[in-house]
Amino acid sequence: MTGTAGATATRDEEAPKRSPPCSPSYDLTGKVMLLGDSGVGKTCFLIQFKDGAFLSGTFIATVGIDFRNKLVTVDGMRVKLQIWDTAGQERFRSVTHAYYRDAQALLLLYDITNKASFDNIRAWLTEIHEYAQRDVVIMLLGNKADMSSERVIRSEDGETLAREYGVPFLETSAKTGMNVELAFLAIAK
Ligand SMILES: Nc1nc2c(ncn2[C@@H]2O[C@H](COP(=O)(O)OP(=O)(O)OP(=O)(O)O)[C@@H](O)[C@H]2O)c(=O)[nH]1
Repeated sequence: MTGTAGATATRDEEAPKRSPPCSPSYDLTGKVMLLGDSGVGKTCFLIQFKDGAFLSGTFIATVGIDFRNKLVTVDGMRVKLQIWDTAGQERFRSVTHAYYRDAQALLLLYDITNKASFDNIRAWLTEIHEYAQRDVVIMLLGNKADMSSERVIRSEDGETLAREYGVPFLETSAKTGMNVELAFLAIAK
């Protein structure tokens, strides 16, 4: 787990009048959760956003839940995003359910090369409606868009499903970084 310092302290005796003793380095905070089947690329998506890097090679499934912070600027406001990376595997579901209600935004991922991950989106949305806040912001993401030769889910299919549930949709790539920042900034708004 990593964290971004939330506040910078000023020593009172040195500058009592010039600045407050504790001035936060951000204006707002927001909790975002990454959801979707195991292997769709949630951890890579988060690492790409946080560090601008892609972890290729061995796939290490997330155990339970993990989080990272990142500061972003939206409409001139500094927003500290606390991003929760959940395990997609069924056996961790009861652990992750407990965190849904604290999330203000959810990024729901499927893998454009994996039909089952797309078919399961409806089940994910049912879980979200059961456990998350009613006004949670949801965005559907078709990840691994760089793997065009292995694509089995057309962009139009993602768009149609998103429209049916009234949520925004983007295709992304945690490998190339395509639309990764855009997705986080869109939900941070
Ligand atoms: N080509 C390509 N591969 C990706 C992309 N995103 C993830 N991968 C690969 O897909 C595999 C799974 O990625 P993870 O990020 O670990 O998947 P996850 O959704 O976090 O999986 P769980 O932790 O089990 O829920 C890894 O081998 C990644 O290298 C992408 O956008 N493009």
